[in-house]
Amino acid sequence: MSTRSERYKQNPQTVQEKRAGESALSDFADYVQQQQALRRPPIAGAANGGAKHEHAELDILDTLDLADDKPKIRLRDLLLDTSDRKDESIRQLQEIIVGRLDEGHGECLFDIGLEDNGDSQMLTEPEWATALARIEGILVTLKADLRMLMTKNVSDSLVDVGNELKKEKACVGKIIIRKQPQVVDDTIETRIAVVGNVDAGKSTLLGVLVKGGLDDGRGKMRVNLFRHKHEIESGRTSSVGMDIMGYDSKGEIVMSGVPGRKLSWEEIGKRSAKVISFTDLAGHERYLRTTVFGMLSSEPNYCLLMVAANNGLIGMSKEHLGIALALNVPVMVIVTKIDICPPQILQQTLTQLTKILKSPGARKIPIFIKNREECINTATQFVSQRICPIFQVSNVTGECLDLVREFLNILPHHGKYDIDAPFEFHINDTFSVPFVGTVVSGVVKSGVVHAGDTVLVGPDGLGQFTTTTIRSIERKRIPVPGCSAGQSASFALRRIRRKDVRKGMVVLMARSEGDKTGLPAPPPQVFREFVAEVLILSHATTIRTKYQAMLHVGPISQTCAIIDIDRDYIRTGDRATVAFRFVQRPEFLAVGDRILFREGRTKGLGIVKQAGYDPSQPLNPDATKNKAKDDKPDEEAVPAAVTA
Ligand SMILES: Nc1nc2c(ncn2[C@@H]2O[C@H](COP(=O)(O)OP(=O)(O)OP(=O)(O)O)[C@@H](O)[C@H]2O)c(=O)[nH]1
Repeated sequence: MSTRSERYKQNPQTVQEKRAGESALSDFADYVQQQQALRRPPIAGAANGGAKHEHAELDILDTLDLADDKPKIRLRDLLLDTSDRKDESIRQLQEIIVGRLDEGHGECLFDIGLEDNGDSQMLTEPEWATALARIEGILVTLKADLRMLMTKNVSDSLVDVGNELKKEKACVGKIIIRKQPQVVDDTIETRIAVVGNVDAGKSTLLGVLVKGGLDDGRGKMRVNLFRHKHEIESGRTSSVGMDIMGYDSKGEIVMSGVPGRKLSWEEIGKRSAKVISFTDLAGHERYLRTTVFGMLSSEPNYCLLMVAANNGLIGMSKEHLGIALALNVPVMVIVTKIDICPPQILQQTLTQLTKILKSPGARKIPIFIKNREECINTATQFVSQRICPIFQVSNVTGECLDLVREFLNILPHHGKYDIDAPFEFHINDTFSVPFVGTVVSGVVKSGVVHAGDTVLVGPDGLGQFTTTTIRSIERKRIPVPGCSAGQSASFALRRIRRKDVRKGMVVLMARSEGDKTGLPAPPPQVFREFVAEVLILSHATTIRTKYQAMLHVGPISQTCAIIDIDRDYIRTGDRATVAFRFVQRPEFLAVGDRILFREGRTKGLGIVKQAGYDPSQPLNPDATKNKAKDDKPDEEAVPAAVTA
């Protein structure tokens, strides 16, 4: 369809990890330790564990492709060539930039003055100017722009970061190149889930980022994100709030609070080449289910954990961090309220954060970002999930907020989506819009869809799908002709009532592409039962069959009962194969989906291994012998009520 989809097709890195779930399960082994570490107060003696991590930075090197044996082209030659082969050099340079832009989904970083292997090009100032002018010329042809992020030894530059590291006087600079979006579909979309304990300053920071301006310390900026009257009155988020900000192709911020007037989402989307959409989640324990739903259903590319400097990592923030780690989403931390926090308390908070992040469970490399150079270097390396950047900001004085803004600008697009797979869209919210009808919003998991396509929506209570047509599609409130994997969108559906759609349903293509038979396609398969490999993170006693818990799979939240386990019972830290049954209705799920289940303090996570379950092949054949005994009600295993 669009150039963006073609780019996705060209880029082998965007091909979705096979949903077999094998690789994802590899994190499980660490998970118990991680959860235990999160629950434990930091121990002074943990320094031994830290020794292992002193060399953790080296692991990043593993991700570099050092075995590339192609003949190396020297970038310096391409940048400065004035011989009669000049045109060929420019063409080669253009090819390199196009390749990088495709890889980066429309944006890329480029070092002027450094070869790909990090060797200095020893550019003098006139050579630097020639190289920069050559790149600018190429960008005009490519309809792209650049933003100078930092320079060293360039005398007329405003972004010079000094020459502490390099002793020689060579000119060096880092630029970010971004394509000008030709159609809205070209906009880069990065979704960030914002979590943290109650009063950590989540809504306030988002208000400050998307509106501009500063907070007064008494809740001035947070009201923008609130959806309900009771939230404004209590100052407490209880729902899943959304807001967006953008960056244009030159890296300038596009936010709603421009002086004089307010930009709508539509205007932000149209003016931006990259849009960051934030999901503001509730910090209070009472709304944990909504927060878990928000984290799973919004398919975040990154998770932003907010910590109030004066409180540290308390309460729900550890739960949130644990879920982000379980979902394998890269985490960044923002410590707020540094204006009102005494230095020794701030230090305690930072020490606690470092210990928890470095603990064997989380296995992160915390990087404190204090200046522009650290900010740019960390943002460029953030493709490695091991890195965890930490900012210390004040929403009242505005300290370090410019670093957060620059970081978000450079943040690489993260996520693997397959646009060649069959179309699959997960509904995470439903609306009834006057004069439009039923609208569903969510994220395209795979494939491509266009307005006018005939689709199936379901499953309903009986596992049936309804055939309907997509009347129109909007992305960030901008009408678009179609959308593809990885993008969030909303569809107006024909001939369907709002009460017939719900969160957790899927939208699928009614007929597979290229099907010319004209015969109705077989209905999509839904499952009431499934088998998953699970890890119990915490449970007071033992879990046996008939145990019930709230189960989350993407936007699906439904009570599930355990109907079979590969052993008699499971306890905290156990890894087991378990068969589940949805209590209310069958759901659409696939092998490889990540599940999370909770009931009171019990938590477990897992990966779907098999859709459907065959009772004639029990997971634990020995258990049938003890069936009579198991059939007796077990108070320990069956909770009185499943907490929602
Ligand atoms: N002094 C100071 N106050 C802040 C800062 N950030 C937020 N606040 C204040 O902290 C209070 C709580 O902020 P919120 O943004 O509502 O916190 P939250 O994390 O969104 O809380 P929930 O929505 O209930 O989860 C408000 O009164 C803010 O004005 C800061 O950097 N400095």
